[in-house]
Amino acid sequence: MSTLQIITNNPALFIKLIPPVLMSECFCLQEEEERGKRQVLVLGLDGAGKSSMLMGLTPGESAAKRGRCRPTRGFNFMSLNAPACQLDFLEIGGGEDLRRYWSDYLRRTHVLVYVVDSSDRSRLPLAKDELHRLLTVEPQLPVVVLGNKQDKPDAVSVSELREALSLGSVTETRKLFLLAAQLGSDGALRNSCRGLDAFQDVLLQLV
Ligand SMILES: Nc1nc2c(ncn2[C@@H]2O[C@H](COP(=O)(O)OP(=O)(O)OP(=O)(O)O)[C@@H](O)[C@H]2O)c(=O)[nH]1
Ligand SMILES: [Mg+2]
Repeated sequence: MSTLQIITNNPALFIKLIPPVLMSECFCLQEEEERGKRQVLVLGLDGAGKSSMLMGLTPGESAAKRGRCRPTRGFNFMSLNAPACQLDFLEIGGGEDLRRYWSDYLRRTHVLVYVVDSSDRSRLPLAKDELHRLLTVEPQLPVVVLGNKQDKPDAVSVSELREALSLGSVTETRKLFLLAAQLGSDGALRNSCRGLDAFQDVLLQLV
C-alpha cells in the first residue's frame, strides 16, 4: 500500500463550502466504485485516536509525529492504494460541535470505522449513544469498531467494550467487527501501532 495524500482542513469552512448535499451531487458512489475507489468514513469521539490511525496507515510517518496528533478541527483525508482498490479515508473531527455533521457523510461511504478510546471509561456511554445514532441512520452499512488505547492500564477489555457499546444488540444482518488496537501514545509504546494489520485486512474484505 502507498499513501497518496493527507490533507487537513478547517471543518467549519469545509462544511460551509461543501455541504454534504452539494457533495452528493458531484460525488456519485457508484462512479467512484467503477473507478476502483472505496470510501471509508472514520468517526469517534474527540481524542479517540482517529488521526493516529490514519497516520499509522501512512507509510513513513514517524511514531513521534503520531504522538503529536492535534485535535482535528475539520477533517482529514487520506488515500491508500491497495492491490485491488484505492481506499479513501475521511475523518471528521470528534468534537461536540462537529458530531452533528457526522451522519451527513454516511450515505457516501462503503464502511464506517468507529474509533473508541478504551480507557475513557466515563465517556463510553456517550460513545455508545453516538455510535447507535449512526447505526440507525444507515442500517446496512458495514462497521468496524476499533477499541483503541489498549496499552493504557485503565483500558477496558474487548469483551467489556462489546458490552459497554451494546454491540450485542446490533442486528445480525449487519457486518460488524470489533478490533483491539493501540495506535500511538506519548510513552514508550508509541513505536507500536498494533492492530493495524488486522484492521487493514478486515477493511479490504468489507469494501
Ligand atoms: N496511549 C495511547 N495514546 C493514544 C493512542 N492512540 C492515540 N493516542 C493519543 O491520543 C491523543 C488523541 O489522538 P488523536 O488521533 O488526535 O484523536 P482523534 O480521534 O483524531 O481526535 P479528534 O481529532 O479531536 O476528534 C493523541 O495524543 C494520541 O497520541 C493509543 O493507542 N494509546
Ligand atoms: Mg483527529
